[in-house]
Amino acid sequence: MIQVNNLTKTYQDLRRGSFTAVDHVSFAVKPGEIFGLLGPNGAGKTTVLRILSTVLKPTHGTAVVAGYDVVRDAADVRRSIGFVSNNTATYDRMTAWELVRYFGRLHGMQADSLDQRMDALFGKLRMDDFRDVPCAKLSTGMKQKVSIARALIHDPPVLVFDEATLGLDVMVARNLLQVIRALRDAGKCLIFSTHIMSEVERLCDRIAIMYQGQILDTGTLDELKQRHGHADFEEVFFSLLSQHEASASSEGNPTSEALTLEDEALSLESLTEHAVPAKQASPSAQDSLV
Ligand SMILES: Nc1ncnc2c1ncn2[C@@H]1O[C@H](COP(=O)(O)OP(=O)(O)OP(=O)(O)O)[C@@H](O)[C@H]1O
Repeated sequence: MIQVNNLTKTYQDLRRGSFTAVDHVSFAVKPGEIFGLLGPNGAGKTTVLRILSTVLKPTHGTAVVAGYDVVRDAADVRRSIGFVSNNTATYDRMTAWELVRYFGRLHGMQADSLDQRMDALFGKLRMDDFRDVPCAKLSTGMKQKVSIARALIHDPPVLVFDEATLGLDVMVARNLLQVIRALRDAGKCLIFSTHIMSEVERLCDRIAIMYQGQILDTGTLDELKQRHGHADFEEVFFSLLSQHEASASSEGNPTSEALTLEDEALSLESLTEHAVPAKQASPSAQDSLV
């Protein structure tokens, strides 16, 4: 459903000159799978996801989403994908209902089937209490639900969640993770990008650890722990990053921004913060959203 091969993105930056934010990244995601992209700030996760959603063009490599090439068939890719981030804009003067309906119409949905789908979606996401409230008056969690409904309205087979729990309280973040599990169980293909280790541990079927533009390893939680000889996922993560730094410096090739693990300690600390509650999906969340 998603096939990424040797994806590379180089930015031209005034400060850094030519800067490779994504460096020969390859992975595949199947329907009915949650694929986690885990990495600290600046690892290149958002850049990969922006290429997948056709907002950015790759410098090299290819990405195919639901059978469509992100460069050649960009309009088809956009029809096949829903994107949720922590900063998807809502329009203050539109109500939750109006905004989601507006995006349904933009996707070319007919009024009657659109209204039926919206009724079902607002029910599943428990949005009925605020459906007629202007977005300006919604809480962060309510706005996030509007963003999710907006991403789901056209029933895309592929969904991308980019740091989607950032800024959400524990209850709302937990609810979002339940929604994501329900989507997986409905056969959707999902990418979940985060810098929070506990989220990928609890949610993702397979995990790619990304650092300084590269995927350092990919596997299930158990495969990664076994391969790297640690029972603790945090140890797996930090040992991979240390190995990467050691091999970069032994090749006389300082890591791309000349930052070391120590320099990045602050941002890495956040990887173990913001723990989300233990794995638990309510029966209603496990209902299909489609
Ligand atoms: N438009 C741009 N021009 C130049 N550099 C950029 C641009 N966008 C991103 N970058 C750089 O690319 C690198 C990867 O950024 P990206 O946002 O993809 O990482 P990320 O893993 O999503 O991090 P975060 O969690 O902080 O969003 C960073 O060093 C960032 O500064």
